Amino acid sequence: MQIMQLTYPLAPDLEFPTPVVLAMGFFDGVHQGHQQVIERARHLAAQRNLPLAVLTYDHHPALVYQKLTGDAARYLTLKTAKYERFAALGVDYVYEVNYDYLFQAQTPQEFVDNFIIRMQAQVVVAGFDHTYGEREAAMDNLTDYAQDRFTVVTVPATTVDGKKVSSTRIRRNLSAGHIETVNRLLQRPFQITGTVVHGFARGRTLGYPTANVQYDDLQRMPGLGVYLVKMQINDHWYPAMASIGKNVTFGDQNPVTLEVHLFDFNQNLYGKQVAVQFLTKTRDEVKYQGPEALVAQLRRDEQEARKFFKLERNS
Ligand SMILES: Cc1cc2nc3c(=O)[nH]c(=O)nc-3n(C[C@H](O)[C@H](O)[C@H](O)COP(=O)(O)O)c2cc1C
Ligand SMILES: Nc1ncnc2c1ncn2[C@@H]1O[C@H](COP(=O)(O)OP(=O)(O)O)[C@@H](O)[C@H]1O
Repeated sequence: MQIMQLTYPLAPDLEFPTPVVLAMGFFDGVHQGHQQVIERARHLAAQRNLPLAVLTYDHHPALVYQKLTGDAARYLTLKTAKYERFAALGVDYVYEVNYDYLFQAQTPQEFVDNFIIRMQAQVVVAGFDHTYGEREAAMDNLTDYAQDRFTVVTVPATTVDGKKVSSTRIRRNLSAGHIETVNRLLQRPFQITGTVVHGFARGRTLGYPTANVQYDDLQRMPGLGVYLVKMQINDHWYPAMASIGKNVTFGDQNPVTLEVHLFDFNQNLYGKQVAVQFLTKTRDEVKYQGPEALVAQLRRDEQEARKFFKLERNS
């Protein structure tokens, strides 16, 4: 898969490599609905013997209109993860446009002429609620702007439990710790990546060493609480229990950290690049009277986790 980074206005002599079928969207999360759009585009590309391109943006479009802080600025899938999903769905080209003030100020017709036509799109595929250009034109009008130069295919809403699948719905469920719902809407486990860094070296004294996973500040995370997860180290996935929390038993001012205790495992992980998949939330974070009460709870957490993963106790 080839990635082309583009800024508006495109250089007059910039040439796109080939006619394509073009799927358009921001695709945060690459959820079931997004997958339907890209798969539809892939089938059309195969029928016409054309490569499949995705036109997407380098950051959230809303960033141009307003100050985004906290979770509003964060993503379900960071760029690398998003592009990995695209590649897995058979995308040949990613046309990543820098979404800036001037780009969004184009009229819908200008956007079509400056981008879709320049990209030699033969067919343009997008979800039913996709918009483009400064007047936020709808898919219904795209055929008018196309002026017979390409075909428009609009993919209807994908629904789960009678409700539209959307990035907003997934974000809401993620914050609420409804991981099973998130994973159903994504059609895969919610996953983040990071680096194992040092904490306060307290975990080992409790009998529960925890890998502190430092993740990107722009990564959206599940709400605070205790989770059953799998952690990937060197291509192997290990069952584990994790806490996203402020270690409230040990003070009121701690930052939020992701800490992962792996079962039947004893290796130095500092500096390791890891991935963490979230499977279910088991409880909220609790402030205990002291380390003994926390350890007693961690033992119960471990029992529950071992049952979930069908792991024998080996010590
Ligand atoms: C499964 C799990 C559940 C946890 N639950 C709590 C909790 O309810 N309350 C709390 O204060 N800390 C909780 N912790 C975090 C521990 O306080 C933390 O792992 C310990 O302080 C070690 O910190 P360190 O890695 O900085 O050494 C939990 C950790 C894990 C792995
Ligand atoms: N079963 C395990 N689960 C998680 N980390 C482990 C495990 N066994 C050993 N480790 C190592 O121990 C470290 C965590 O120990 P801990 O005392 O919690 O220190 P820190 O506060 O630096 O995280 C991990 O980063 C990893 O290198």
